Amino acid sequence: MEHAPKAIDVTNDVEMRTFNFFTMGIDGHPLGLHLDMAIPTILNNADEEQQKDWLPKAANREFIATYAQTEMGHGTNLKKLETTATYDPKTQEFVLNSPTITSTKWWPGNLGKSSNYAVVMAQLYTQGKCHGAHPFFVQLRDLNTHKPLKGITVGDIGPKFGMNTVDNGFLQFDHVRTPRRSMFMKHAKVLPDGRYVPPVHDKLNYSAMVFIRAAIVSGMAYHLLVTSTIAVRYSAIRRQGEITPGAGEVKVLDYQTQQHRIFPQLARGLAFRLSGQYIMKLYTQTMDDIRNGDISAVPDLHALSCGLKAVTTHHAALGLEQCRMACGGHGYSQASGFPLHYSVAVGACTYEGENMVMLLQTARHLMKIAKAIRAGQSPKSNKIVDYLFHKGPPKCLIDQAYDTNYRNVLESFEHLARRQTLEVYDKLVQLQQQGRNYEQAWNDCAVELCKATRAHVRTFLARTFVEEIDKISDLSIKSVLQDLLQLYLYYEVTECATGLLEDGFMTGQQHKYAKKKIYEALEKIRPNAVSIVDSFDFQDRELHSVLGRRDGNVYENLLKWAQSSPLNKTDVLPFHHKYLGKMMEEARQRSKI
Ligand SMILES: CCCCCCCCCCCC(=O)SCCNC(=O)CCNC(=O)[C@H](O)C(C)(C)COP(=O)(O)OP(=O)(O)OC[C@H]1O[C@@H](n2cnc3c(N)ncnc32)[C@H](O)[C@@H]1OP(=O)(O)O
Ligand SMILES: Cc1cc2nc3c(=O)[nH]c(=O)nc-3n(C[C@H](O)[C@H](O)[C@H](O)COP(=O)(O)OP(=O)(O)OC[C@H]3O[C@@H](n4cnc5c(N)ncnc54)[C@H](O)[C@@H]3O)c2cc1C
Repeated sequence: MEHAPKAIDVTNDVEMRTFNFFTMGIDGHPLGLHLDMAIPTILNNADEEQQKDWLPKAANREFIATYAQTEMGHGTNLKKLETTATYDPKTQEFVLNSPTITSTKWWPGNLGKSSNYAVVMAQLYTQGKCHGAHPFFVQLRDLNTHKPLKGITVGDIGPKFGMNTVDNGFLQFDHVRTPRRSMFMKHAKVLPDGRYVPPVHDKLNYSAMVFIRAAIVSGMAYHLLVTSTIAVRYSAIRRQGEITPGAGEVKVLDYQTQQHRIFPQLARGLAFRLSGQYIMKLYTQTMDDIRNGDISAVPDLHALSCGLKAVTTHHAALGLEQCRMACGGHGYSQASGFPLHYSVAVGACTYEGENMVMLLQTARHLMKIAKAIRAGQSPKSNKIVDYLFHKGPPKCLIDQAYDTNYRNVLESFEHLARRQTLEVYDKLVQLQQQGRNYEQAWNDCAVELCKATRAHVRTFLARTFVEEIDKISDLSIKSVLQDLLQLYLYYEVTECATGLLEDGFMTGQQHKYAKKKIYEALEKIRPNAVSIVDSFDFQDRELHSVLGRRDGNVYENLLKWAQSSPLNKTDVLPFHHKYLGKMMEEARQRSKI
């Protein structure tokens, strides 16, 4: 194994790994939703008395709860969830019911066999009126026998694309009664006589989803850094082919194509890690603000968490696949760990808000800003969006001799986000002026709205990366991270080049310049690549990969891994004589006739 001069303490990500390992493990485990969604829901949606009752038991694992919101018929459109919770003032209870097959709760993690409680999202009816989806804390199974309670049908939904150690389940209620106080009462309330008290913000019930969306950003960083580690280490031991004839086979990591495949994933993993820290801080701060009655940051948090979740999960899915493909045939083996990591990471493109829907949620926020800009309003000193109000340089300057802190590159991203945001806003207005209603106009602009969101999120990720690297004082570490930053920024320039070239902002020459900077960065990163991934200090058991072993003994352990397969317990498998042997014997007999 090659070793560069120094290990690099790239990220102090113990808390991230602990979070991931204990909440998700690699492919999840029975307490995943309990820790990731049920406890955050209790923390943010239960009133004081309920927290006193439920939180210690939840933290102490006296029960296991999941988050049961999605139904067979609806996952995105929460307004149309069909499970009902109807208040009966006579008994001061809610009656939970699944009126249709499509109202069956479907997908909640650990619902099938592990959980005995659930946060259940149901349409709240009281005094004959529906008040929308609200969360209820409902017992599903007997705490001793673990049998489903009366009126409850629950089970596992069967094998999935991945995460098959998680018992995603289904759940039906047949007029199940639950006490009034099983409704989470921090924000909205139903009084004993049935009167409904609305929350200060009607989306505070959605806070558990916001938490996971924020957490997913760091989670995607984790998956990208793990799989880049596997790919870099394997590429540093795998020799295949020659660059200089006769000079002997090279490490495949020396091929520029290999570097161009893997190193941007490493850089993106770092970028996502840094933005993941930011959004989690914003989430925590906003939850504290809400506790103090200030809900002003809720829209910003929602918009940024939706956009970051959609962009980072999509790029992680693409990046994991690149790392797998970079490892050739052994990358296709379960021994590589890629199938496991990929099938977990790619689920995040869907769960916690399907990516297209999330991009469009952020776009709603951007359209409000575009309206304010068009109305000549000034920015509200909000670092995430203020750049949209500013006029940037009329032309791209990325190839200027000196670009302090990548200001010119960031301005290019800002230019694209500003242009796409304002152009799609203008189109929305124009379509409505031509007679379309807002919803139809929105749908007719949806693809461009998603592009504007991606451009805005790219700007945020890039600016955060630049700002965080700038804060590093250790020059030896800083110089290595700046190589990754350079790669990240110019790689992103080439990724959004069509948008930058479309209005003549960037020239073809400047696009060539960006590519040159990418190749330059690849060369600079190559000698440090193994040291960078070693500095993440992932344990072999976390990587789940023979290819990514820290000791680099891939081949011996690949054979050991294969030999340990149950198929190799005996030389001749029982089915052989029964089927193949018999078939060949008959074929030989026939050929003798
Ligand atoms: C690695 C770690 C792994 C961690 C391990 C994780 C394991 C797996 C866990 C998976 C768990 C799940 O999947 S749990 C289930 C996840 N399900 C989802 O995420 C459902 C996605 N759908 C939704 O969130 C909602 O339906 C929306 C946001 C799409 C639409 O909501 P809606 O109620 O219809 O609202 P809508 O009319 O669109 O918008 C009304 C206004 O509300 C605002 N709004 C909407 N939502 C929010 C919100 N959360 N917070 C603030 N504001 C909000 C909008 O900006 C808008 O403002 P304005 O523009 O009007 O001003
Ligand atoms: C691994 C996994 C774990 C999960 N865990 C949980 C859990 O623990 N608890 C829970 O409650 N749920 C869970 N879910 C469910 C998950 O949250 C939903 O699958 C997700 O919200 C998407 O909803 P859906 O499946 O109904 O897809 P749909 O909403 O039907 O979406 C299908 C397609 O239609 C598009 N679409 C839908 N609405 C719109 C729109 N308004 N505009 C544009 N396009 C739209 C979507 O983009 C998508 O392409 C899990 C799902 C998975 C895969």
